[in-house]
Amino acid sequence: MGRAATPPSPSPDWAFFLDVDGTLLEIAETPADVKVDTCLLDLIAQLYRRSTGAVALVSGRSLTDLDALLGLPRLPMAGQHGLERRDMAGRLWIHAAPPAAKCAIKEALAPALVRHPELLLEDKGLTLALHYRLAPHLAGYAHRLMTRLVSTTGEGLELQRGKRVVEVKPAGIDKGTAIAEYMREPPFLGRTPVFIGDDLNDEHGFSEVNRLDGISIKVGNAASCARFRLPNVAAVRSWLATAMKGWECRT
Ligand SMILES: O=P(O)(O)OC[C@H]1O[C@H](O[C@H]2O[C@H](CO)[C@@H](O)[C@H](O)[C@H]2O)[C@H](O)[C@@H](O)[C@@H]1O
Repeated sequence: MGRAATPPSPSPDWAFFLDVDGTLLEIAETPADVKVDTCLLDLIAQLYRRSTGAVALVSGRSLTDLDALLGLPRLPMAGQHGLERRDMAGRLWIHAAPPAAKCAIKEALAPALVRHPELLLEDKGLTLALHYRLAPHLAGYAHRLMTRLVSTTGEGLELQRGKRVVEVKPAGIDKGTAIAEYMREPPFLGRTPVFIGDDLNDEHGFSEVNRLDGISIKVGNAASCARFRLPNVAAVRSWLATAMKGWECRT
């Protein structure tokens, strides 16, 4: 991998797309263990105000989960890798998916969860995530199991790998499609998109932002098609906060 390029300082006329876990929030042992601090909520609120609303979270979590976690019911957010999306007017857009295959996979997973109680199944509504962070030695097992279930039972579904997680989701919709949808609507329309993410599911978002000649930023040093890098969550927050200080006289 070449030397990581530091992103240019952000501008208030960009469109800000932000991943959540591993980008704005530190990774925790389980999805419910993440800690949301008031500094983060202030940062998002400030960015939203100063960019005149051009901020959206683009996450693998469900919108219900994000709302419970962050308590920002008016903020545009795409959940479940773009399958559900709240726009700037608060309207909800869902990519409908037949529930039968997902239900069949959930049922088929039940014996494995009994045999390995350290595995955690997160049913997000349209997607299913099998977490093995509490049992990393089960990584191979979890991936083989989900691969087999998708190929035998999961018509119209695909696998999405992530940090100590393997998910099944309806095929063809991802964070890239969510960003493309936002970019066709105000207040995002016509702006330079920036997308910051840390995980494999963010690669679709990076590709879309690269296609639009925007700013794609990978958090961490794993392989990525993103054009820029920031080392960690603290660096993401500081990159945004420092830039906003410089915007003070402009807003
Ligand atoms: O797209 P994101 O907002 O980054 O969401 C990706 C997944 O995040 C969550 O799982 C990850 O974070 C957990 C908490 O730090 C961690 O325990 C887990 O190992 C990670 O994979 C969330 O639970 C998933 O639904 C998201 O898809």
